[in-house]
Amino acid sequence: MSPAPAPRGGRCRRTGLEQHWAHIIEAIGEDLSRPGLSDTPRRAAKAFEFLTRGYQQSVAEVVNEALFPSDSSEMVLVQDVELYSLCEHHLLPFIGKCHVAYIPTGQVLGLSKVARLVDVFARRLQIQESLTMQIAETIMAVTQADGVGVIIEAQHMCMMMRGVEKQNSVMKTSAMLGSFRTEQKTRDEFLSLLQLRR
Ligand SMILES: Nc1nc2c(ncn2[C@@H]2O[C@H](COP(=O)(O)OP(=O)(O)OP(=O)(O)O)[C@@H](O)[C@H]2O)c(=O)[nH]1
Ligand SMILES: [Zn+2]
Repeated sequence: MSPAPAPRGGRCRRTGLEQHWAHIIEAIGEDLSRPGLSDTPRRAAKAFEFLTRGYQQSVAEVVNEALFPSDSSEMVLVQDVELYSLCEHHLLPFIGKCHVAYIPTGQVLGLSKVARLVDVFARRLQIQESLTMQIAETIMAVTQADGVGVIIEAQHMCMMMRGVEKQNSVMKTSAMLGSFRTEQKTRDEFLSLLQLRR
């Protein structure tokens, strides 16, 4: 379901990243010894480690058993979860919002864990379609829900800062599982709840 974790961890990973950033800075023709840049490989390595920290996380550790018994079988929607990811083609950010809904079957997931699970997968190299599906499949597996719907709306820096240079296009992707796929009324409820805020 999720991409394999990075093979290297800890100090080895950080040192490798630092060396590579130093090479990249030199390769673009910059002077690594000038004061403004001398500490940049270390900072960039630290930043990149943060931006890809999803590879170091597991779903079980993030959920931390925060599943609570509930009689409700009504839709739970967590809307407008901020999303920061990196496109796997250009290593440039894509930024937007993720909306996650599910129908519980006896247990609900701790609210913050929904947002944390979004980050587990967003903080990796991704394309938006796979990210959307990975989040949906994980929420389904963790909650044993009757159905899950995930929508991501995002803008891709690789389309804005370079390439085709379109500033206003938004990519919208959805993943509908279980009753969200089979029941029109469930999908309609999800979409109408989302539209309340528009
Ligand atoms: N489907 C999808 N495509 C993406 C995503 N992020 C980036 N891309 C696209 O990946 C494609 C890579 O195309 P290539 O022709 O190999 O690369 P490129 O020469 O840099 O392409 P341009 O961006 O058109 O300049 C581009 O069309 C990007 O817009 C994503 O999340 N989903
Ligand atoms: Zn890209």
